Amino acid sequence: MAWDAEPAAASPRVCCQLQEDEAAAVHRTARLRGLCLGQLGNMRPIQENGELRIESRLDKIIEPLREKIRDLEKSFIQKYSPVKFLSEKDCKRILVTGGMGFVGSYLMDKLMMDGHKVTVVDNFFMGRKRNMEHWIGHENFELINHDMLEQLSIEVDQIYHLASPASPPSYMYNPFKTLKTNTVGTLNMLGLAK
Ligand SMILES: O=c1ccn([C@@H]2O[C@H](COP(=O)(O)OP(=O)(O)O[C@H]3OC[C@@H](O)[C@H](O)[C@H]3O)[C@@H](O)[C@H]2O)c(=O)[nH]1
Repeated sequence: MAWDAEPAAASPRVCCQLQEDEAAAVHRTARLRGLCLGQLGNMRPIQENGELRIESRLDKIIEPLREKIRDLEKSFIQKYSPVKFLSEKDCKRILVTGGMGFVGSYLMDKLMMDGHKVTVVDNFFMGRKRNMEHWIGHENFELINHDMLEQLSIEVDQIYHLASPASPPSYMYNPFKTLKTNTVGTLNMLGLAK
């Protein structure tokens, strides 16, 4: 047959065969559907019971966890010491270097409770996390891990420069670094204060 020849009309025998095949397919599909529906019908009560049992068991496990999360959220909200509200004019942005240390952490607490916005800069050399962790997440508080020997670019109204390895063991740990922190670090802070 030429490639562009019209397809021959289907003979009555072929048509009949096609109709039989179609009828058989429809019948098979209907049987399958019936079977599936029947099985689903049989399974539903078992499945529903199963789901109910699982759900009630999950609830028993999840409920205490939900309770714990609620408690944690409450303690998280309540954990800050009360801070004064200051008007925009009175509220200062204050930088405390070495604010994780002994002196700096007391100063930071006072400034925070007075209602100022406090940025602590510390290289975590000697400072203790527990000195400031009670302010983490507070909207007026910011902690920056920074070495005083590097330039710092920040806009503040006041600076308290307390970053220095002050206690004798840390002072002597690396004397050159100590000298540089006390000189170059202080110069950097003076540059920021200009
Ligand atoms: O280069 C540095 C060196 C130090 N620091 C930080 O500066 C802070 C210094 O705090 P320290 O507690 O060591 O020193 P402080 O001056 O606050 O208190 C110190 O002097 C008074 C004594 O009574 C205290 O016992 C002693 O710790 C630390 O948080 C340290 O990590 C820097 O950020 N950069």
